[in-house]
Amino acid sequence: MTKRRVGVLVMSYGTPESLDQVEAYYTHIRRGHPPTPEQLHELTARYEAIVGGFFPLRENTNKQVKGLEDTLRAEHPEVEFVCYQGLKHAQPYVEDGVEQMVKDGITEAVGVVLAPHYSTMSVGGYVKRAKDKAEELGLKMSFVLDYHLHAKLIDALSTRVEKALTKFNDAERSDIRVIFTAHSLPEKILEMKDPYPDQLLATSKAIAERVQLTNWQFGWQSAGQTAMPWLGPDILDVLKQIQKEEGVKSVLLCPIGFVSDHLEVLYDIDIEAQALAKELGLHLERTESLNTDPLYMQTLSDVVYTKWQEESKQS
Ligand SMILES: CC1=C(CCC(=O)O)c2cc3nc(cc4[nH]c(cc5[nH]c(cc1n2)c(C)c5CCC(=O)O)c(CCC(=O)O)c4C)C(CCC(=O)O)=C3C
Ligand SMILES: [Fe+2]
Repeated sequence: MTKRRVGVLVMSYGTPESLDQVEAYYTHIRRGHPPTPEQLHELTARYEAIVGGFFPLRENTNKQVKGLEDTLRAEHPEVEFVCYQGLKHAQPYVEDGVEQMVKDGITEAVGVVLAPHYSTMSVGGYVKRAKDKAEELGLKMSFVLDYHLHAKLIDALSTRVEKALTKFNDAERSDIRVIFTAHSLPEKILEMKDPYPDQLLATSKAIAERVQLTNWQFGWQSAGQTAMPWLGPDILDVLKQIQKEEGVKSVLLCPIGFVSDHLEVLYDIDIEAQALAKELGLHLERTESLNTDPLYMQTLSDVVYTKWQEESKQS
């Protein structure tokens, strides 16, 4: 008997593959409007600061996709899962991934995003683009929308928090403020009753319960520089406020909205927030990114397989 072949479209925001691709990438993010020279310089400088000419970011995503395919095949040898990438702002685009599946003769597929929390502006956008292309090409496709409370995800994140807490010395350990963070979004998502903020709080609470944290809060990071208001408080303001008004001296940042070492982690936290912490005399640490943690790979494998089974039963 031949194995059933199932396509898996693994979607993510996308990151340039080299410094000379930053302009095209930024232009795509800005819906075809090229950035001003200042904006381009600013973004390029952030990438330069973390990579120093070598670009590991796309490799992180490639490894996650390979890790998911290996995990799916190991856990479900009766099915031949084949993973494809679909990126929001870089090649291969979401539509390219769908097209490649169809070219390869795939007739059923599941889509999943490398971001655990659903927002109409992030995951919703990826899913819409994939759905439109799949419908156009007649590919049967279903989608995982979120997995922010999956037991293995909480397990992986809690372990990281526990590990990072050991970086503080005994005197500090009695009073460490843990701040869970995620990418800010324009405030207008609140009017749309977007589940993003609640899902992020739910993940934070689940980890806090597991690790028995009492001293924690949530903060937004990496907000865009636009005229419209973005969700706050921003973690940079939080750091200033808790140092000045609450006398906090030790902080652990846990970026639950990012599943691998992205610009927002390696620059916005490790360089920008770290510089501010130094200025404020704070001891700041952050949790390690999930990257290819087997527990994260199993989380993705689980949600993809479950979605595929649900879909198979209905038809
Ligand atoms: C919710 C959310 C996530 C998390 C969920 C998810 O992962 O989807 C996320 C992830 C990411 N965002 C990334 C990069 C960027 N995002 C930008 C701009 C924007 N992000 C937005 C939202 C999000 N972004 C929004 C509403 C904008 C405004 C323009 C727009 O509507 O799109 C800009 C422009 C300059 C700037 O504003 O800094 C850059 C360079 C990278 C890759 C970095 C790397 O290379 O490692 C990753 C993983
Ligand atoms: Fe972004």
